[in-house]
Amino acid sequence: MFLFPVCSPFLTSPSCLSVFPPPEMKGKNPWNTPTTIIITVIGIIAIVALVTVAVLQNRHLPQKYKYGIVLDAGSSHTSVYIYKLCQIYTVGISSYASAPWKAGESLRACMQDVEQQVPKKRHRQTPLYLGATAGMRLLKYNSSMSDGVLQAVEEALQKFPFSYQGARILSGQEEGAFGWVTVNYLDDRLSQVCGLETTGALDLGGASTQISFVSDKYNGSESPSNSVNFRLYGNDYNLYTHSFLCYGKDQALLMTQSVPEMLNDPCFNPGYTAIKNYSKIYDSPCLSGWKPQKIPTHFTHNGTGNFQQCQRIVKSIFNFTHCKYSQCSFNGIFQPSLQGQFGAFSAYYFVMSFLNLTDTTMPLEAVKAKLAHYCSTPWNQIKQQHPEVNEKYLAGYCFSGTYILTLLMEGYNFTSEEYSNIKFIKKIKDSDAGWTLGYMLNLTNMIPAEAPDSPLLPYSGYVSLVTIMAILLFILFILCLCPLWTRCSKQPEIV
Ligand SMILES: Nc1ccn([C@@H]2O[C@H](COP(=O)(O)OP(=O)(O)OP(=O)(O)O)[C@@H](O)[C@H]2O)c(=O)n1
Ligand SMILES: [Ca+2]
Repeated sequence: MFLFPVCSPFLTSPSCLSVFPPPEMKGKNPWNTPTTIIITVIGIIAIVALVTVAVLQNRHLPQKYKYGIVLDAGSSHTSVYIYKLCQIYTVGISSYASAPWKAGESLRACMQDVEQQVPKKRHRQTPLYLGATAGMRLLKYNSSMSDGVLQAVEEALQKFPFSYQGARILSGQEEGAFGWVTVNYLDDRLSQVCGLETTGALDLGGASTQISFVSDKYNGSESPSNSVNFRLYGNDYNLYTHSFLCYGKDQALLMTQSVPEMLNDPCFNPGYTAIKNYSKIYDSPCLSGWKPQKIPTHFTHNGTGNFQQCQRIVKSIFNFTHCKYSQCSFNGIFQPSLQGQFGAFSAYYFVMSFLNLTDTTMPLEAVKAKLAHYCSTPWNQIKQQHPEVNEKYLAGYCFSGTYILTLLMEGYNFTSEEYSNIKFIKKIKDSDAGWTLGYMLNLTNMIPAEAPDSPLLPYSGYVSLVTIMAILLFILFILCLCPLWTRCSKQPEIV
């Protein structure tokens, strides 16, 4: 007689169970003996465990973050981010200095759209922030009107049903550092794995531009104002960051147009002509003190489309010689040697993607040749080729492309080899690259300073363990039933 002892904690005592029915059960239906009931229970547990595992593995992880709303009040526009971009296509809030209430009004339509997008039951616990950048820094620098604009914006935003957390002007250092946090958070480089190289962040706006990266050779001592220390997930990061106010592309353009002979402009396509107001140029705080004594109110701005001449004019707004540190980028600002990969976003991306120059594996000479060809293309032909593009942007792409190459190669000293370390990006994993996500993560403490206590097993470990147990149980269930099944299927022997 062949006994198939099965010893298992699941089975009732004695701990071993013969799978053949005892003699007193002979001839009776084996399916309602205690043995089969226990084994059936085991089978049910196994099946439930398997189903549980299947559900666990497929369920969406709980939203590890809530909705959050950050308004990026830039110099040229305001964007509202709720993990989707709701762009307000008007001008930056700093443009409403003379009529601050319009600044609040300019946000209303988009915020109403946001109100529809965030589930109503989540409104109260959804934090709402407004961060203003270089446009408001310039306004604050130039006048006290920035307070009136922020107040008007505050009143407008407080009318919405979200958890309003305040409107403020970010420092250039914050804007650069939070852009770096966003890029590395989205790229999973801020994880517990120490020693993972981080990605530098290059942000080009309308009124300022930021560069932020970790350099092993930089400990912050040479220029403390360029040093930001983060402790994230138990790792310490000593970040180099600098924000160049007035070196966003719009302000840089104004600075080149202040150059005296700037009536015939090699940075604009041949045939381009426009009547412009000198006050728009000299009202900018970036050109305060540059205004010549006697100038007409208007000038005719003609394009001549010459890349090499444009490069010369663009270089004239940088100071590459003055440097009191061991090494500088430009205008006497310390910059350690570049290190690692860089993500270049905002206007870097807008411009280079329009010009079809986002492929940085292209040799730099080829990039320059393509740009020179674009700059020399007649304006009428450009407009015919791009009827869908706002002429305000379209007219500026020759300048902007030339400015970006000058800023990267001559300003930040990227060599032609290091140029391929730059990636022009708009999004990372479906989230826009920019300072807003990093800002909100910081304010909502979403990135812990210390690594979260690592569970005995990672989530997947628990799933695997339960899966294995479920499968073993199921096999046990089948094995235990087999002999019974065999016996049941055979006619009982009459002995
Ligand atoms: N589709 C677009 C959108 C914007 N731009 C240009 O890109 C710059 C805007 O970049 P952005 O980062 O949005 O600037 P702001 O945040 O408004 O400026 P800042 O960060 O300096 O405050 C502006 O010159 C704008 O003309 C562009 O060329 N194409
Ligand atoms: Ca910006």
